[in-house]
Amino acid sequence: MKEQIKVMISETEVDNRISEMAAAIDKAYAGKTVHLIGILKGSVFFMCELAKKITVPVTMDFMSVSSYGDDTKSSGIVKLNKDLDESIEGKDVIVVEDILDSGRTLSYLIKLLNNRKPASMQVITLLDKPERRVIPVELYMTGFTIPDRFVVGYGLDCAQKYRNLPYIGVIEQ
Ligand SMILES: O=P(O)(O)OC[C@H]1O[C@H](OP(=O)(O)OP(=O)(O)O)[C@H](O)[C@@H]1O
Ligand code: HPA
Ligand SMILES: [Mg+2]
Repeated sequence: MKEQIKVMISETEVDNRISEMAAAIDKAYAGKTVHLIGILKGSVFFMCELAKKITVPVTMDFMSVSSYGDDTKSSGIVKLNKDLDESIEGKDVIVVEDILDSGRTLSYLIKLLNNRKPASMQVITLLDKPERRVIPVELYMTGFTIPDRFVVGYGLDCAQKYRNLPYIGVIEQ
């Protein structure tokens, strides 16, 4: 049967919320340069939209980690596929993620990046799914708190599909 996607959060809602998040960052980081670290691949659309809406100076770098593969459940093992290109020592870092789910990915990243002596480090996610948390992670800000459903779109995939949907949706069989 063909999969249908039901909209959970519309494109307009996502866009408006990212504008609010960017405005909050502008206020909190006035006079500073924000070093955004996008976690590939899921964060790609959120990272771009957020960066375009921030008005304080921005620098950007990317890291790629994965633990879900083609599954809808975490393998439990976070694999580092690509490290940052630049040092983060002394920088005001914001880690930009699409979703905080079990917390495995972000707790792994926070430990790794904190050892590299940034001046400050905060974590923001577009989505937070607190019901599935295994490891606690402290967020600076999140876009939306969502129920325990496997979501796709706006960068999030199911077996690499649906990342390009301009909204957050759930798959219905
Ligand atoms: O809190 P967690 O349970 O760790 O889940 C969140 C992580 O899982 C997804 O990445 P995935 O491993 O699917 O890689 P991808 O971004 O390339 O899709 C998502 O993009 C987050 O990075
Ligand atoms: O709900 C989800 N959807 C897609 N990827 C994910 N990675 C963790 N949770 C999710
Ligand atoms: Mg994925």
